[in-house]
Amino acid sequence: MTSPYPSLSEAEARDAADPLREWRDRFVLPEGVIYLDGNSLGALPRATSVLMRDAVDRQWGSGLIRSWNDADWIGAPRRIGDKIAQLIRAAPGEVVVCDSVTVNLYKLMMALLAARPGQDKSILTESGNFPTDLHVAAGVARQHGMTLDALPRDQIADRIGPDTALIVLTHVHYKTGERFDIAGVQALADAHNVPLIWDLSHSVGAVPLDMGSDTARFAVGCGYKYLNGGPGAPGFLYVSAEALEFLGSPIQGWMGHASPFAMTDGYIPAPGIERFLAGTPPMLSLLALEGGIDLMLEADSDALWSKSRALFDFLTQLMAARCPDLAPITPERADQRGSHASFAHPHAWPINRALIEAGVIGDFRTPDVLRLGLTPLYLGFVDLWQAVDRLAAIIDDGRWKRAEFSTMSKVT
Ligand SMILES: Cc1ncc(COP(=O)(O)O)c(C=O)c1O
Ligand SMILES: Nc1c(O)cccc1C(=O)C[C@H](N)C(=O)O
Repeated sequence: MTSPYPSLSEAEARDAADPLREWRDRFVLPEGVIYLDGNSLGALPRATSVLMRDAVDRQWGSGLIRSWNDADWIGAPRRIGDKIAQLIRAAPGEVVVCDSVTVNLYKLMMALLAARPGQDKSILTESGNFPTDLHVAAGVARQHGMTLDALPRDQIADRIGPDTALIVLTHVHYKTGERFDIAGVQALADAHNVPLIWDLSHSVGAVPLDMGSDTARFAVGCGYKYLNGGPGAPGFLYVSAEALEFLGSPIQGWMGHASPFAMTDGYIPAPGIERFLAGTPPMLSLLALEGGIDLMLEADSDALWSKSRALFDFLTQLMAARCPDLAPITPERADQRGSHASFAHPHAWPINRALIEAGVIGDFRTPDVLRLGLTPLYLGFVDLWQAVDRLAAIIDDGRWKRAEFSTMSKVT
């Protein structure tokens, strides 16, 4: 009788046939750990360790202030932005790397509302969106005397109307992994002439993106997840070239000035996307991010997405057979989801703690979600097979009920 789910030897065969299998060696992965949380904090590329030593010892240590010119530190936000532009299929000069996703969201929302003062009354977003998106939107709405309409995703399309001032949506949902159809929602927003900001935090480096053909004009995104940019890596901000001329940053910092080193009293915004810079860029973090992005640019993006899909199918098949108590909540259809798979269980918290103790790092999202990130560059089929094997053992032997696994930690 054939087994209803793939065997370990099948997993080994899939790894052996994987065109991306060599990539794993380009990351530092701790011995004995299966890492399924690259959607929260990407792994460390080996090249980044080398790069960082150079950045610290040579560029900072020996170059000192000269490195702003000699190592082109000053050009880094735009240079790295242009590299991200390639990943999201935007044009050079449409992306800049700076600040956090949160701050970039704020800058873009404020810029867009300043560009269309009027009687619009509400900002539209999805209820259950990532908290920072909701918090920033609520704050911006309050500052403008507007309301925040946070609605379930199936009600968003119908709500867009003449009183909508701005829409903010996260492309791939951080918890469920559900994915919006950018082109479709963008067309609706355009039909009502409402600006729409996409949060690409769980999309960039994870799913195919094409800002140009989807006619998306505004986006923000994260550097420390699938781009492997390191903890707290700067985020990015995208504004399409034709929209840029109408927008100014609400934070008129000197780095966004047309000539920062002219040191003038008056503020003149930089002609390009650099106008969204505020203060001095965190150079070490930018350089670490550049290491991660260079790696992504070198990888074949079609192969990446094709492997992500294969990993997802493999994982969900194994989970259905071996851990049926964990209910899948991520859409099965590849074009409707990102690169993580989430499962609901009333005891997801202690189960995830027990799983981490067993050497498999996934994460928990309140109230009942076990989230497993699929990062094709450094994850294989055997990893998933073993992860599910350990998870099944944890459920079967009831180990997760031990008191130690119920303790909440500060960061989840
Ligand atoms: C969708 C989404 N937006 C924003 C953020 C937060 O970004 P930051 O902490 O860099 O501001 C995250 C994750 O941290 C996220 O998942
Ligand atoms: N940004 C994080 C952090 O500073 C600590 C722990 C986790 C994070 C995250 O990125 C959370 C993540 N955006 C999520 O999708 O849940």
